[in-house]
Amino acid sequence: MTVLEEPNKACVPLAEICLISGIPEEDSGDFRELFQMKAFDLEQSLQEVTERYEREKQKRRALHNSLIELRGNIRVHCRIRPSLPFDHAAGHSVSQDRQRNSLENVAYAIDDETVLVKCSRPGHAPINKTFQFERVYSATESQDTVFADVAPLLTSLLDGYNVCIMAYGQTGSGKTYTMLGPQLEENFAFVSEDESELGIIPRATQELFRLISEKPPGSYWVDVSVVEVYNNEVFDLLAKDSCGKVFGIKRDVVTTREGKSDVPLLTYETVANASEFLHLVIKGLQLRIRHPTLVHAHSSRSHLVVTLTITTIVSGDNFGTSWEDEQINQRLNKEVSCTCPQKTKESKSTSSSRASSPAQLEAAEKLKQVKTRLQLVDLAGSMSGVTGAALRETSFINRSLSALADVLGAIAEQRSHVPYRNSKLTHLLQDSVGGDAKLLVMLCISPSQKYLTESMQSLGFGTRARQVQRGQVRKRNLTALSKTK
Ligand SMILES: Nc1ncnc2c1ncn2[C@@H]1O[C@H](COP(=O)(O)OP(=O)(O)OP(=O)(O)O)[C@@H](O)[C@H]1O
Repeated sequence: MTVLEEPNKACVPLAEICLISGIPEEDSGDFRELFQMKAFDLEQSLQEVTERYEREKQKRRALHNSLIELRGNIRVHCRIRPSLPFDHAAGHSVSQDRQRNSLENVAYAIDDETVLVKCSRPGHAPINKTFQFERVYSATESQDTVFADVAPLLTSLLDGYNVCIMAYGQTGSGKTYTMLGPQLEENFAFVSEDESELGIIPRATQELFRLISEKPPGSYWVDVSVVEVYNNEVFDLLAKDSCGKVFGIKRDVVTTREGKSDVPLLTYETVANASEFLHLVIKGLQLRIRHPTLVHAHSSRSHLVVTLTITTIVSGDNFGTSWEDEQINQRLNKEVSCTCPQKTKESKSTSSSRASSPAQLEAAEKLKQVKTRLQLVDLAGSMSGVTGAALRETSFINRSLSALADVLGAIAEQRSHVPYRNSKLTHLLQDSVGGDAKLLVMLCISPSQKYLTESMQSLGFGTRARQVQRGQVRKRNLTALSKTK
């Protein structure tokens, strides 16, 4: 249907156009036909241009992604959450006028790559600032849409890349919602009835196990660890007491001889499917520190790091031809025996019991294990204006977040020393942030004027993160398995 045919459109009636243009009434039928044809042509060419634009945009995105991979850039997506009832809660000593202003929305997604922020200060002319990211989500965009952009990273994981997805933003900006889903009151169950509300962590695990189910059986297994960093201490949220009850045990972060970060004695649990994983994570999350803040009632006051380690069995024939690959193999095999002794023992005994002939024995010896890692991080929210008991907690959070910014700054400037060890958070995430992982930062932003300073800080962090070039992201060699797909 063309614009002219639409009955309720507020447009100038055709009779009036004829009158204005001096077209005799008897010719108005021809004129209508001509006009409709023209409108139809215009609509068609508009559609063609739109389609061409979309195709070009896809191409540009694909090229941009390749460039990101070549330069080892950090991908940054930005999500602006909707206004929520707690945004309207009265501030302490704020006047009604200021309160009304503070509720105004000032952060918008003007397209799917640009955030516009209206900055206004009393006595100053308002300024509009724009920020570009790989992807920008408006307040109406769903968990489905957010995950659709993240899903390709999971394919990369099984192709041999390490992947890290990290939510960054001020308190109450939607990090936990984006990573886990809406928090239900009791027991920190985030699995709501409505699956469409699930966040990146449960979805990523479902997708990972779906991808694994398409591979040859027994060629992959998944181990999980859940860690929180609270007041600059690392706690193992899957550690169990002698009765098998989980409780957070303090752990250390160390640097291995190969220069990687490691958490000795960290608990790893092997999971066979997404529901086993969720069960474990929910148990661990019940221990996570949450307190009410000035912004909302269920604020996470610790950084959460959920790690899925995917071990792949690869035939040695086609694996690791270079010296570097060989070093990685040796290290990975050593790591597997440290972190998953049970599984390693199992796989060794199975292969030796099956390998009854020299040929079989040789084949079994050629099997190697390659590990890739998916790290899912829900950072604690930065905050200002805190006093009293929460001050210590908040200053630890703020310090660890500035340590993260310092690390990115040092990598960006290619300084010889990167201060990973200035905070447990950066030490723990060293291999994902500075190493060879595909890293996606999900910036979370509150839309209202009330949080303008914090939103600008987060947007600034995201902008700096995008500029970091870490060198080409390295892939573990999984040639043999890819061939058997
Ligand atoms: N996109 C969204 N749509 C609907 N509700 C949302 C959205 N983002 C956040 N919320 C809601 O806003 C509240 C605060 O969100 P959330 O707990 O995710 O914030 P946070 O950034 O993790 O905060 P903190 O750092 O304090 O833990 C929650 O009730 C959450 O359900």
